[in-house]
Amino acid sequence: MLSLRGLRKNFGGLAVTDDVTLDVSPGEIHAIIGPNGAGKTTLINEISGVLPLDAGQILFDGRDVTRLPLHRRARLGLARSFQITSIIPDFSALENTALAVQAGDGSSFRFFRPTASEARLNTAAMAALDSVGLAHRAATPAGAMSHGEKRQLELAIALATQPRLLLLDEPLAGAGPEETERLIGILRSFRGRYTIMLVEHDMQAVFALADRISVLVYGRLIATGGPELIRQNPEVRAAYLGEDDIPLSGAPC
Ligand SMILES: Nc1ncnc2c1ncn2[C@@H]1O[C@H](COP(=O)(O)OP(=O)(O)OP(=O)(O)O)[C@@H](O)[C@H]1O
Repeated sequence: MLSLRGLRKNFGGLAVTDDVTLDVSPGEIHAIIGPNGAGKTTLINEISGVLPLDAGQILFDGRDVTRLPLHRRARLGLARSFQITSIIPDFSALENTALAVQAGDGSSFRFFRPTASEARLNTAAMAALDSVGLAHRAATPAGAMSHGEKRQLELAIALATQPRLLLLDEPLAGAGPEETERLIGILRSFRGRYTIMLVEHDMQAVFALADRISVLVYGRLIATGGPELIRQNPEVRAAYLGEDDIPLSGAPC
């Protein structure tokens, strides 16, 4: 589904992406982990088209997208989750999601739309809200939602564009324990339906969710594999030494 070939990016003299080569298979949940400043967000930015590469190639479904701008990649189904800041607080959950459906259609925003087209947008938006367990909150203004619900809404907005690959940058950030559990359940329900690449600091969640994990350290990929393989990899453990982050045994959540 996604092939990264020798990606390189320097900021000043610093290599923040250092010859990263990686394949993401259709339907898998692939987590990128690594200590602070390892280059995880930079990598997501390169894949989504926010940041140009210094060298390397990105293939999406066999097609070279390396030089395509963000919106062209999004049109092909390579979607990056929107941040909470892009949610319009006075708009309902349904309206926020319908806007994303419309953007995914390639049609421009219009305040006055024919009723039939509005019904179609709303049906697609409701389906996305339903996928993240928010159908019952469709009419609620986004600004009145809890932090966890906003995170769910972010996912619905990303799904509304009918992505084939979802790039999620810290989808659990700021969520409390109960919210985290709910979000993990939602992401787990996506398994097999969507291909997901996610950056996440919550190691318990990563080890519970991911089919495969890639570990970045100083911009270099030091390991890729299933949770058990990563848990036991001495280089990975050394990279996390003192941080106590890698769960020692099977993840409980
Ligand atoms: N626009 C930029 N200009 C210069 N340096 C940058 C820029 N963006 C990121 N960096 C540097 O690149 C390195 C990688 O940053 P990045 O945010 O990708 O790491 P990260 O693994 O996502 O970190 P964290 O886990 O703390 O979110 C860091 O040293 C950071 O300071």
